[in-house]
Amino acid sequence: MAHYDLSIIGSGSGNSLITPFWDDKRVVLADKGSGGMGAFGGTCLNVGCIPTKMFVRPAALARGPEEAARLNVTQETTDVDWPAMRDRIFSRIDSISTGGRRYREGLDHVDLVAEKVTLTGDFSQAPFAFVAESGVRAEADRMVIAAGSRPVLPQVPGIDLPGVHTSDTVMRIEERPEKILIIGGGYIACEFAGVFSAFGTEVLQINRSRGLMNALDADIASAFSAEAEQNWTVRYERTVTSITEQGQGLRVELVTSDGRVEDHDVDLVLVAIGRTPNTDLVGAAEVGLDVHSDGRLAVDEYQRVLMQGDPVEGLYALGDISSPAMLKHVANQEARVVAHNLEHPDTIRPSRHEAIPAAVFSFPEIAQVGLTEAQAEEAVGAENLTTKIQNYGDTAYGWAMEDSHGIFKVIADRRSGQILGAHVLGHQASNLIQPVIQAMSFGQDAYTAARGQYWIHPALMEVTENALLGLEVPIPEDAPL
Ligand SMILES: Cc1cc2nc3c(=O)[nH]c(=O)nc-3n(C[C@H](O)[C@H](O)[C@H](O)COP(=O)(O)OP(=O)(O)OC[C@H]3O[C@@H](n4cnc5c(N)ncnc54)[C@H](O)[C@@H]3O)c2cc1C
Ligand SMILES: NC(=O)c1ccc[n+]([C@@H]2O[C@H](COP(=O)([O-])OP(=O)(O)OC[C@H]3O[C@@H](n4cnc5c(N)ncnc54)[C@H](O)[C@@H]3O)[C@@H](O)[C@H]2O)c1
Repeated sequence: MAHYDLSIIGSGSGNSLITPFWDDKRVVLADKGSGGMGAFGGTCLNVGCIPTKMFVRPAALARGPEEAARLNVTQETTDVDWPAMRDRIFSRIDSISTGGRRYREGLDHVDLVAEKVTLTGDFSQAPFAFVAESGVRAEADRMVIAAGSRPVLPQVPGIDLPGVHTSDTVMRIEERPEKILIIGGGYIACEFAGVFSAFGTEVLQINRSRGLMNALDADIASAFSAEAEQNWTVRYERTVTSITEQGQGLRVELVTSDGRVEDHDVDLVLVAIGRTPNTDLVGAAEVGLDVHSDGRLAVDEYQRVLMQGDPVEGLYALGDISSPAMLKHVANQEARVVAHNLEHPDTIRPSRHEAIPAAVFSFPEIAQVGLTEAQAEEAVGAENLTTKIQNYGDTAYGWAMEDSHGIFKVIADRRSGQILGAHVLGHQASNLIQPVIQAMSFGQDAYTAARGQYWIHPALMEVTENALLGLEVPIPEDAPL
């Protein structure tokens, strides 16, 4: 069996661990490949954040005429050239993925194993071994499990029909569908509903529960659901029971929560009902590693993998396989921590999981950081909270946009001015929220964050400033004016 200094499973965020520190050491990197193409480089690059957002931008342009009409400009979207758009997006992505793989293959000190691998042997101490499907075995003094997550599929008849897609395959389809049924009410379902509806596809989105994006702050979830219901067809409290071929398309049978059965004929079905960590694919439980009830590999704050509650020296995990937040910026931060801890075993550092922001690039866009109002009530008591909802439409740039739906909600502890959370729905939400993420990360109180800096007038960012200024928080005596 080949012996290495470092073994990494997963070429997504795991790929960034191969720093110059390892130049004079031996590294093995295993990856079975992402999506239908078996691509190198993980989810974000090949089938996740990056290609989805490359579709979100043209979708925003396709919606241009709606906004233009509000502002007395007549525009028309005359064509959306799906094949050309798809090829432009993936020619860029595929060349980065291929280039990344070739670069790794060209390094003398790195061996690539382009196969599914499974953990094997004793994992209570180094060396840690894996075995590939071909039988290739490798062991290493240190190992990082960065094997990510995969889409969950409902176990219904017809789920394996060619017209049924997940985010892994839907972005590479030949033609834009005329009619699509999207199952799920979370991030992926809402982002694709926003994209396909903008391109003129008839979208029917179904969710098992009532409302969309239900994990978010209740004000944002209900405002988003109301907007989505205006922009495409949304049906709640429905579950898929079967999918069958019908002519060139698919017939989807649904059952409602009160037992009624519905049939819908569509060209394509997109399943987006959550993602599960790949702990089972690597066989983590089989070698005795701790796995949470939701399937995540258990790690401590230093990203060390746990076995019977104790960290295993030299064995780390990061990203979707172990993280409470399946987000690329979180996986990247954890990868920086693991890289440091591998290189400096005597001064290991913890991961930072406070003030984790997220955005949903749907229509409208959503961004959030910190606690929802319900969580904040639970944490400090409703009587200690102050909340402000700032309408975009009540700021100068909001007037310029004739905006009628944008809201910026911020929640703070009224005793200290500590910001507890922010929740934004509307144009550029993912950018407008950043000053609040910064204030929370650096421990700035709401008033200082608002008044301690200039805000360019009359930029849209005044929404953020006004939200912070609307909180009832103490104003320090020497506060900036
Ligand atoms: C459609 C979509 C859109 C998204 N958009 C965003 C976004 O806008 N912003 C954001 O922050 N996050 C987004 N995410 C989430 C983000 O992509 C993930 O959180 C992130 O990519 C996880 O990185 P990772 O390194 O943990 O795993 P991955 O990048 O998935 O890497 C894991 C790798 O391990 C390989 N692997 C798994 N099991 C084995 C095995 N047994 N043997 C060998 N190889 C194996 C896989 O093939 C994969 O290449 C999105 C996700 C999806 C699906
Ligand atoms: N912009 C981003 O940051 C971004 C984008 C995409 C994905 N992601 C990450 O990927 C994760 C997975 O995304 P996702 O959208 O698949 O999951 P999700 O957890 O966000 O949403 C799953 C949705 O499916 C619904 N659902 C579950 N089972 C169902 C069933 N049987 N029938 C109908 N509906 C059902 C749930 O009610 C929920 O609305 C996200 O949680 C997020 O961490 C992030």
